[in-house]
Amino acid sequence: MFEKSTWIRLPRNVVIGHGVLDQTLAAVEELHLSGRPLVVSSPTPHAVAGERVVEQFAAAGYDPAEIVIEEASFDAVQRVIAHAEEVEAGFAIGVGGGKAIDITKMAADDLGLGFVSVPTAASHDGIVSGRGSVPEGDTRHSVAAEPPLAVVADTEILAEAPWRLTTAGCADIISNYTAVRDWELAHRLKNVPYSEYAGALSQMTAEMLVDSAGSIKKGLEESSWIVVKALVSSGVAMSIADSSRPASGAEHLFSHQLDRIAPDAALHGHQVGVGAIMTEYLHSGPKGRWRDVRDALGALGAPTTADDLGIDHETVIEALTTAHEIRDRYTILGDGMSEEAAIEAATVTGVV
Ligand SMILES: NC(=O)C1=CN([C@@H]2O[C@H](COP(=O)(O)OP(=O)(O)OC[C@H]3O[C@@H](n4cnc5c(N)ncnc54)[C@H](OP(=O)(O)O)[C@@H]3O)[C@@H](O)[C@H]2O)C=CC1
Ligand SMILES: O=C(CO)COP(=O)(O)O
Ligand SMILES: [Zn+2]
Repeated sequence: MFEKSTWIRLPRNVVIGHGVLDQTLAAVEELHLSGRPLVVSSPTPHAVAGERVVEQFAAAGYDPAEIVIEEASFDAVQRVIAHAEEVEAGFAIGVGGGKAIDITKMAADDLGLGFVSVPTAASHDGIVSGRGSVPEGDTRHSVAAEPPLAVVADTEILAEAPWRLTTAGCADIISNYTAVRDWELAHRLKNVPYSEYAGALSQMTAEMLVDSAGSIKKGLEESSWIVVKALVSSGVAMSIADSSRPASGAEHLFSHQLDRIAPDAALHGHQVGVGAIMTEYLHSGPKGRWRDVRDALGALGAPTTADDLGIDHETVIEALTTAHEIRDRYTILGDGMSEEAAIEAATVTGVV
């Protein structure tokens, strides 16, 4: 008997372009959500877009509530849940970078509320995904969360954000190459479920971004357009897989470990990019394609070395040797790298 089934949750409205922040209300009204909107943001995104979203809904008679969170943590999720209950929110709008969007989608999931994603930076591919990523103690959870019903990505706002946020988004996409390799490996070695569609989409997204590198330049709004479309596509791959596997492998474990050892040293996307150079080396050896990964990152202006990240060499080696402990996700790191092997990988690839 045939017993397979799948349930793919994708956004209904994806609105991307110049000035589309002003269409947030229209994108939401199309969804037939009811009740009071709760606008969740972090400090800078609140100033650059959150206030405008609140004004838009207030002008339409919605009585919007708002909350500003400072960090990505389970405490912050709880604060948003408590506030949403207090103000009797009917749906949640996350305005910001990965931090604010993750917190909103996790709180919305807990409360059973609709979630709308309004990215203010093209810095990460959680814009569309139904996953939340939050550190806790020695580990980092990738948890199921409410996928967005709508995404409103205003390229004018994304283009005005600091350029390094856009190069971080590019690097988060380039890391899909190694993430998919790790996923395939885990499928072959550990029988981890693998989706050909999600794997192919994730890989194709990275290829298309690299092919467009010549058009991704500081000061060009079109760059934000190209990058955010790739971030959406990568998020869709995660939704198809119902896992962050298509976009998160050993290079992400390395970055999550850096977040623990050297908090706030560098952006998520930049860390996973540097991690991908080394994990590609581990997959394909000294003559393999790690140079292609490094060159693609370099062409887009993303960091390729520990010094570029502003992280000392010892910390990089420590993160590499302990990354496998972060969570139960089989990757090329297996049950861990020796210090000598980590130094070799980081040195040959020029990361340290
Ligand atoms: N769920 C998923 O599938 C995924 C989740 N992630 C998660 O997302 C996070 C990384 O996202 P990232 O966006 O790099 O991190 P943040 O949300 O911390 O944003 C990075 C910085 O950019 C600032 N910022 C955001 N928008 C603007 C703007 N328009 N102008 C000026 N500054 C701005 C933020 O300000 P402020 O400090 O005020 O917030 C913050 O200082 C990580 O926690 C990562 O784990 C990443 C990929 C996928
Ligand atoms: O960052 C992500 C995809 O780019 C998601 O990562 P995690 O599932 O490893 O938290
Ligand atoms: Zn990522």
